[in-house]
Amino acid sequence: MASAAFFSTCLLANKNYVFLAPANASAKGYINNLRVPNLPSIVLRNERFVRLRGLVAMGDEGASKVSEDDSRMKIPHVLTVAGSDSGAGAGIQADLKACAARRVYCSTVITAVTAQNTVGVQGVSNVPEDFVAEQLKSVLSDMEVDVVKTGMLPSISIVKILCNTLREFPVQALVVDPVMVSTSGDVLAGPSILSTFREVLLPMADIITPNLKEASALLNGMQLETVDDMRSAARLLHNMGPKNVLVKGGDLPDSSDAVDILYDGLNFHELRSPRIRTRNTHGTGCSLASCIAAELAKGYPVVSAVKVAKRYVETALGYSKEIGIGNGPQGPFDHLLRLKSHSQDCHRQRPFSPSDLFLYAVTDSRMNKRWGRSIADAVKAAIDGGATIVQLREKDAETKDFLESAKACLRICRSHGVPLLINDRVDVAIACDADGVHVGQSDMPAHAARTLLGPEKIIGVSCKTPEQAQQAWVDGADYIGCGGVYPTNTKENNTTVGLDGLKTVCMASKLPVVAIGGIGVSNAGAVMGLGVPNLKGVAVVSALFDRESILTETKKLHSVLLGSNVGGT
Ligand SMILES: Nc1ncnc2c1ncn2[C@@H]1O[C@H](COP(=O)(O)OP(=O)(O)O)[C@@H](O)[C@H]1O
Ligand SMILES: Cc1ncc(COP(=O)(O)O)c(N)n1
Ligand SMILES: [Mg+2]
Repeated sequence: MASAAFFSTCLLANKNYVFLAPANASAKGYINNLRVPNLPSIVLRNERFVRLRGLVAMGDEGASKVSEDDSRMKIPHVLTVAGSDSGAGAGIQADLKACAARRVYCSTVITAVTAQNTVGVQGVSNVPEDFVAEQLKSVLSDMEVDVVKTGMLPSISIVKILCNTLREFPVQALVVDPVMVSTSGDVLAGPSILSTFREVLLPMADIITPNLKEASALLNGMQLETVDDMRSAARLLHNMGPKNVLVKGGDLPDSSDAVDILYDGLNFHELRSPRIRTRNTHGTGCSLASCIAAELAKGYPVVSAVKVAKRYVETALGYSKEIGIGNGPQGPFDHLLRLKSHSQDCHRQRPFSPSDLFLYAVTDSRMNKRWGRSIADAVKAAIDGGATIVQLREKDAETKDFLESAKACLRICRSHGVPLLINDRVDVAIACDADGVHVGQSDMPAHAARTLLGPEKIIGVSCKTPEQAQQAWVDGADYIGCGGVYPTNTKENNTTVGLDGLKTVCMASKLPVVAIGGIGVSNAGAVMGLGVPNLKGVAVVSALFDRESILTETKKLHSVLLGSNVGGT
């Protein structure tokens, strides 16, 4: 068993970590046998040492943890060693975006800066070798890199520096994308690099990902025109030392599928996906390799990593089919699947203002059914009558129907500049790109909804107490709904807070408040008459939607509210 003295000596090196060297079986066994509650992950690195995080004091009494290190969470980390693409479709920029999309941290060592766009590469400036070495050391000596991914390596010395540095700072896996020529035909690493690739870099790689041209160049110009040729190439490249070879067939002629061949020295995997018809394929290779690295960093085996990466590229290409960036033949794609909604919508979501809560219309599917109206017709009438915000509260609709209705309502709301919120169903709100959600105390917590929806969406929370109002604020909500103010049939078993309860919550709330529950034309004046500054309006269900004419009732309520000095101003 390891002694207390042994650990103490190790602690001198770094007070946040314990280094045990060498990591032989007994050291591993010792760690596994330690009974430390909530022991953070133990990272095994090569065979050289075991890094054990969170443990500090070792003694005869046992082990205790360092408090400052307790909260640290290991994040999967890819280091990309590649060239910068000013057009940001390939290279370092693609790697950063692909890793972000795959939820992995990505650090960068830049080997060259290219002046590049969708037409081609207009210029290349290599980063001085010493400075590539300096970047490598900066990252690897400090950060816990799991996987290194290489792209453009423009000189023999840079390849050698990289390989030597990796011997000094070993990582879990090395992914090599042997970039040589851009899709536009411009040279990024000349043929003189080939022998260094073959002799020094490839033998260290866990996986290499050449495209057809690169595979051919590494194999002295071998012709690659069929899937069988790709298999032969994969086998020959495997003989050069990498543990796995992925020959990519994005440029395979006359193929209706995008076919890649993965070979691990024993088995071939033929990976096929539909070929997406698009000009936006600039950077597919870089993104594929980065995604493979990201999945390996998470701990997945090579075959799963490659399958996920291929599916990722396929999805991103499909999503980005028609986006138009640049005027050249090869455009970039949208790695994060987020660019389209903004540019396509003629009526964008506008920022939330507390005054939107003035006349808040909440739909109810049963009432609409009773009066034989569609949700969209009901919403249109409420907006025409003066509703300033709409919430769809469809408790018993089928999801598919609900989504279709929500899309129809969103079109109406957007064209009138009225925000549309979805009650409870964050998934439906995301699917139709609604303006936000309203959640109750037993629905998804506001902080979780915020994470899913992003910073610009509106989140409202139902609150009955000052404590709940405080929590809503902490959770990142935009407003609270307080009630029921009066008894109502819309919500069963709902306790009433009354005007006093409403006032108490309003006084305590840091967020604007809308009052809800049994409010209509007859009592809206009394509610707003409370005169508390952050009470901004009333939310109404039956008084609008359980009536013959939604338009007439909304107009009436609107004029009552106008006469009641809303917001205490
Ligand atoms: N039009 C496309 N549709 C679907 N997948 C594609 C398409 N073009 C390339 N791919 C895929 O993108 C990845 C990168 O391949 P490729 O374009 O051949 O590499 P590179 O960008 O290095 O030339 C591969 O998995 C390939 O199958
Ligand atoms: C800096 C840099 N690195 C790599 C590529 C290859 O990408 P692609 O083959 O998709 O053009 C590139 N064009 N630029
Ligand atoms: Mg490509």
